[in-house]
Amino acid sequence: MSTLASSVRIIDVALGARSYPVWIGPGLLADTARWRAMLRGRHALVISNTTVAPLYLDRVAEGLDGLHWSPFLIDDGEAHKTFANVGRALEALAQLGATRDACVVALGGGVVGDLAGFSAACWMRGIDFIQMPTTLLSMVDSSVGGKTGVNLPAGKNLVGAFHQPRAVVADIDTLATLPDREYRAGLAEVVKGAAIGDAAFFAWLEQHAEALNARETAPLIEAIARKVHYKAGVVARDETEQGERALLNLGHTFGHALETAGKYTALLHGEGVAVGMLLAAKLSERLGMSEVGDTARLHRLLETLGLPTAIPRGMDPEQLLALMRLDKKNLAGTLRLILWRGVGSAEIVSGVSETDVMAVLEAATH
Ligand SMILES: NC(=O)c1ccc[n+]([C@@H]2O[C@H](COP(=O)([O-])OP(=O)(O)OC[C@H]3O[C@@H](n4cnc5c(N)ncnc54)[C@H](O)[C@@H]3O)[C@@H](O)[C@H]2O)c1
Ligand SMILES: O=C(O)C(=O)C[C@@H](O)[C@H](O)[C@H](O)COP(=O)(O)O
Ligand SMILES: [Zn+2]
Repeated sequence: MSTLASSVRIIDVALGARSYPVWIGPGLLADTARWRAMLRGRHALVISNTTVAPLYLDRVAEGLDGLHWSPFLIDDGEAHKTFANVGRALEALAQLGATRDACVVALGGGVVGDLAGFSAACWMRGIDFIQMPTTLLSMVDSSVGGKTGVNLPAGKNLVGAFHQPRAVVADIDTLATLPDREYRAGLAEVVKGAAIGDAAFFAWLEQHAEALNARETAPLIEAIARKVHYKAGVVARDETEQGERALLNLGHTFGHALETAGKYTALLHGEGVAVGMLLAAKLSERLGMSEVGDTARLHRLLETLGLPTAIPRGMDPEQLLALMRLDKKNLAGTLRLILWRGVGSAEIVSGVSETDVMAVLEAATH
């Protein structure tokens, strides 16, 4: 599934006629011949934000030379992953005169990628898009698998569509400008993949944590490629989350509630996932599904990687539980959570008791 072509790792997301490559390596944005071949028509809308565009839009612009294209920039931050901005992106496509063979290019982190992908899914009922992730989190997670969408004030990702990209261009050179906190948030989604389904990878992360903290290139590429390879396999087996794919949500029912309660500013998505995974581990332990030792290993790894492990001060457990009731995995009005069987194994559990969830939230709140 993964090959080495010069210094670029290529992982295929195997979805039949809609299969696509994830290219991971240095210099990929400037390697315009590679990704330009994925554009079918004459129109392109590059969706980015006010932080990323000044850094990297030039490199993309070179590859679009001769096409009819324009940039569309949103303000920076999770609070801007909104319906209103999708509406504006669709207006920009209209202004461009984009036909059905147009392509949306998502240049940025997961916020840009989710919003751009959803805009592409909506325009004329679905046009091509290419992911150009520029954060670690978007390279290892959000650019792969075709989950697109936006937030509502009521909760995270409540509106969206499955819409796969044509290609993912993960240029690791862009990580040079990524702030430390954002980099660490990306590592949380790497840990998640290992915690759910790859015990050997989890042990590898424990051994290479300091190298990853130092952003050493070879271990970093290895970590990105292993996580993408794992996720690509899950997506190929269960594209629209009928079963196994829900495991990728470990820590997210708690995490999304924490993000929303913090008004999308207290915690980054990856930070919410880090705290959420630990809460899920504690709940699993309480339900007799996992061992104290596994929770301790997870806690230690997250701490070593500089990630938060506690609920931010002042959050209300009742409010968090109310937000968890709106999670998309829930069925028939009962909580359906991803719980942990220990390092390398997770399970979807229906009908989780709110009393147990509340006990874990209260124990972790101060
Ligand atoms: N679709 C999925 O499967 C999926 C998976 C995981 C997360 N998500 C979503 O992704 C979002 C989080 O993504 P994220 O962590 O990338 O956050 P983000 O998109 O907000 O980017 C993080 C910050 O880094 C900045 N930035 C991006 N690239 C940069 C660079 N190269 N140099 C300097 N600054 C840069 C951004 O402007 C932003 O301030 C959330 O909305 C989450 O729900 C989606
Ligand atoms: O790709 C998936 O499937 C995931 O669940 C990946 C998650 O890391 C990601 O945060 C995703 O956006 C969550 O999706 P949601 O369905 O819980 O909104
Ligand atoms: Zn996530």
